Amino acid sequence: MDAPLAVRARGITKCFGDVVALDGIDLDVAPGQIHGLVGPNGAGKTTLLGLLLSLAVADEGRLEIFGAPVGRALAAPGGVAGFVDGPGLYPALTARQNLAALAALRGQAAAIGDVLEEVGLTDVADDRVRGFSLGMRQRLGLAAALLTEPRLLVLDEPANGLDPAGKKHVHGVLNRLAAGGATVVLSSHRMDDLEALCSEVTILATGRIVFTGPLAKLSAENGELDYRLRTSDPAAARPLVADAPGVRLADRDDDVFVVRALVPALDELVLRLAKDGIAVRELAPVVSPLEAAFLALTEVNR
Ligand SMILES: Nc1ncnc2c1ncn2[C@@H]1O[C@H](COP(=O)(O)OP(=O)(O)OP(=O)(O)O)[C@@H](O)[C@H]1O
Repeated sequence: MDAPLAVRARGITKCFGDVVALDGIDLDVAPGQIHGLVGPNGAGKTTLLGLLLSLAVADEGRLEIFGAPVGRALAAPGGVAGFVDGPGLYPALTARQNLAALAALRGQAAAIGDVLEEVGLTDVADDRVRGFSLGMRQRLGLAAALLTEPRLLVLDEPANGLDPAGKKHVHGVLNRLAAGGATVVLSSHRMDDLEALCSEVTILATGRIVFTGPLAKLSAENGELDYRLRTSDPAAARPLVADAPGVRLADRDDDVFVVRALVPALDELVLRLAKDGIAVRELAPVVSPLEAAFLALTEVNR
């Protein structure tokens, strides 16, 4: 028999008064995936993550984690852990004391030193959390979640407040967890983070899923993109760009063209330019495929 999905949601609806935060969500997340949730403000990301953490209960639908109804797996070793709206921490306690308090609440023996090291907080382990930056709090929240060695880690904007080195560190932690078989579901507004980290993404807009699946599928479905094209001879390149089949000149700024095309048409253009002795010095999407899809898909759902 196949292993159960890490997350299986069918027809999940959640309302707050008149506000429909989630509207019939169907979602599958396979074990060992890092799955990204993205969507405009108010799309329902935090609400969905909160349901996974059993912080709230859906009004309708069925939500299973590793084949069991949500709730059963929470806080058990090897179960579900994470946070939404920032980690809950005791500001008057040190980082180490915070983790010890959590472990005591759960009646667990925990490798506190190990998780502090894993998230890069060993040097400040005995400092009070009151003085921690947002990025340090996020890391401590991650450490608190790691204490239970969860099979499913649920994180709302985990990269919030992290500097580039901190982000790289946290990405490393999440990649190692996933490589070890754990599943991570996280939300982010940073498309570059999601592209660097996630194999699959779900795009939410006003409580509905407008895309879910592998990033590669999103790029393929997205079709034409805008690319910046800089060459060694803009004047000579211009007529070739203008006449290239399947290529539309969307804009031109001094020596940089913005062209809209599918990849095969771009390939043809690059070869044509080279044939005329014109070098391509830059050719890159103006926005990433995920960002382009996000804008296109959420625009029509606003
Ligand atoms: N406890 C609550 N009481 C009332 N309304 C709520 C509550 N929680 C969420 N909502 C509403 O549900 C909708 C979805 O909110 P949610 O926080 O899940 O969105 P989000 O995608 O996480 O947004 P953001 O990117 O701004 O964090 C919003 O309209 C929000 O105002």
